[in-house]
Amino acid sequence: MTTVNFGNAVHLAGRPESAGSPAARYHPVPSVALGRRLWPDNAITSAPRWLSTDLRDGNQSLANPMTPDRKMAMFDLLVRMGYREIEVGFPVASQDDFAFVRRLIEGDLIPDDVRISVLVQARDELIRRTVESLEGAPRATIHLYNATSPLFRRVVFGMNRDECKDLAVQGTRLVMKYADKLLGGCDLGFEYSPELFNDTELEFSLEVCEAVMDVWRPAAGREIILNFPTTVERSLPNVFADQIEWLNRHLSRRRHVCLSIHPHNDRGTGVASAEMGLLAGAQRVEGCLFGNGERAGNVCLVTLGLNMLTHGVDPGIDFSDLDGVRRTVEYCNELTVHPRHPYGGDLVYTAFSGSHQDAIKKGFDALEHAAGEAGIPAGDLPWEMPYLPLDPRDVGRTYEAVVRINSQSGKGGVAYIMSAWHGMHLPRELQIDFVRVVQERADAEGGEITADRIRALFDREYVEYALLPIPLVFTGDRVTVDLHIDGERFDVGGARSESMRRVRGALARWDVDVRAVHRTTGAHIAARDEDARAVVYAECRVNGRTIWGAGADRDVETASLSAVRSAVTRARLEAAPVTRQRGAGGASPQVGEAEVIDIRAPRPAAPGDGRPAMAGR
Ligand SMILES: CC(=O)SCCNC(=O)CCNC(=O)[C@H](O)C(C)(C)COP(=O)(O)OP(=O)(O)OC[C@H]1O[C@@H](n2cnc3c(N)ncnc32)[C@H](O)[C@@H]1OP(=O)(O)O
Ligand SMILES: CC(C)C(=O)C(=O)O
Repeated sequence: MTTVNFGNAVHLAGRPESAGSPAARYHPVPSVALGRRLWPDNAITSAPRWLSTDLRDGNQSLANPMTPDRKMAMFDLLVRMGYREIEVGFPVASQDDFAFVRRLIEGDLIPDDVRISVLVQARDELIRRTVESLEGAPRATIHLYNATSPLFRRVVFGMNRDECKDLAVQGTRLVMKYADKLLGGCDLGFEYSPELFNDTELEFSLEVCEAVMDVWRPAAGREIILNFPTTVERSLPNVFADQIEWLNRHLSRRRHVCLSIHPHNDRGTGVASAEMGLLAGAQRVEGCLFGNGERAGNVCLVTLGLNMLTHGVDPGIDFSDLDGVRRTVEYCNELTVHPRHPYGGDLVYTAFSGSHQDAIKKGFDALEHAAGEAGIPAGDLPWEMPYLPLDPRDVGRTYEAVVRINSQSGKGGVAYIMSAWHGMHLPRELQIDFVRVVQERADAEGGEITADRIRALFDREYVEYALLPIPLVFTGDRVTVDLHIDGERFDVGGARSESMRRVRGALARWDVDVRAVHRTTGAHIAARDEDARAVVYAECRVNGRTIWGAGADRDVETASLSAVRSAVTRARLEAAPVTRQRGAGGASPQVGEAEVIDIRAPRPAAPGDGRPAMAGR
């Protein structure tokens, strides 16, 4: 073995120098003399057999073990998701555990393709009672365990190797004896786990398993599950993989053995251990949904399954309503799932930061474009999306939350919100203009700005000017433009269809250049007024500055004129003061009335010029 040494030893403050680092008190798990290891060159190409131990290892680790109702909800969920091997409890642990197994059997609640299993220690009375719990079951597995590691042999059991092996052997005999007596007609499976396998001498684990197999006598149609737990995860995952490959090479009767693994997560590498264990020859994985379980948990079945899915391997488990799964798991365990939990956490499909949002927005645009070109739904195309390893829709999420806005966000994110939530595709220059408004707000307030709030900011900034006293008035299918610019009055009336051209021409005379009119059309536009089918963004050059306005309407012409009107009004308000020339007191015009404004004349500083109050602007 080649060792890697980065030479970064440090002295920890607070410890006497003579004590050195606490690292001196620990030692790594010895590496395995494997020769040429094969697992690094392997790939996972199909799903293993899964066993959920939520109702056993998961349940035994809870402060409040599941009530019968919570157990039932978990069982139903596991069945619905497609788990076919379910460890339903430790029947001798409590009356509740025993009763739950009885309820499943007597209530005929176990689907034909589901096999329940129960765990028991290698103790006579406990085995008898455990077997009793299964009476009447059409099929079931008894799972026997005893600790085999040197520490446990010495400290917990006070046994030598032979005594330890004998415990496993006697336990297996007792399972067979009581099953013969009580479980006639049951298709009985048997599983044995050398607990603390990862800390047990490899050849001793093998010796115990061989002795157990000598008793059970696996053969065609009589499999044995040998399950190898990292009861307390202590090694790097590659060391665990070496251990599994070593066993895979050395176990006898290999065809009749289902080589199973049961990783825990004490080092935070439970998933890596499981995956490398599979590369090394494991055929079955035991774990819990969202990684519940003793201490730092059992390996997370959700992460493992979806890791496979995102490699193009069908896990054989239904994750299509992952939020529903999470809610049930949270209810059953009375524990919340961390918002950063892979695949299932609240925040794992969400980007707050600008460059991530920009890339995601471009990714969605590219996907839509490719779908349009190919003439197929975007959901049928390969998923290639910056920063999102999984299509949120594949686990029942929507695209709405993939971007959320705060002070870390940029134009791409704001544009995404406007398009995904409100169906409005802002032109790039308008994105740049608008993000300043949003950023000012985010800086002023801190925290997140919701999609609705962003829309309100947009309307207030670019659309609501159209509601102010205006220079353009629409009456029926005619338009009237009534502007005073540089003291000259321009008035045009005409057909609506001609209006944009006429307005452009009119405004150009006064150095208002309507440069471009961009539009978003389509039934999906979630404009404020539900009837709106078009949103138009007008880019105008006024007094040497680019000013944007927007308008929404059922009718594109009307929306376009509204957009120009907003832009001109904004220009008036932002760059050049106003001279009101209409009605005493400057009252708002009625529908159909034209207001006369001069976009170049000086604007009085007094409040009440018609601009809506905008806190914080
Ligand atoms: C890694 C795992 O997750 S293993 C599963 C662990 N799960 C549980 O323990 C939950 C259910 N357990 C229980 O409810 C209880 O421990 C019971 C009912 C099984 C036993 O309770 P008690 O009889 O009071 O025993 P308790 O658990 O305190 O003592 C353990 C005894 O069993 C022995 N023991 C522990 N594990 C095993 C085993 N696998 N096989 C045989 N004996 C064992 C211990 O050496 C100890 O023996 P001692 O009393 O001679 O020192
Ligand atoms: C009983 C065994 C499989 C166990 O739960 C463990 O070792 O973690």
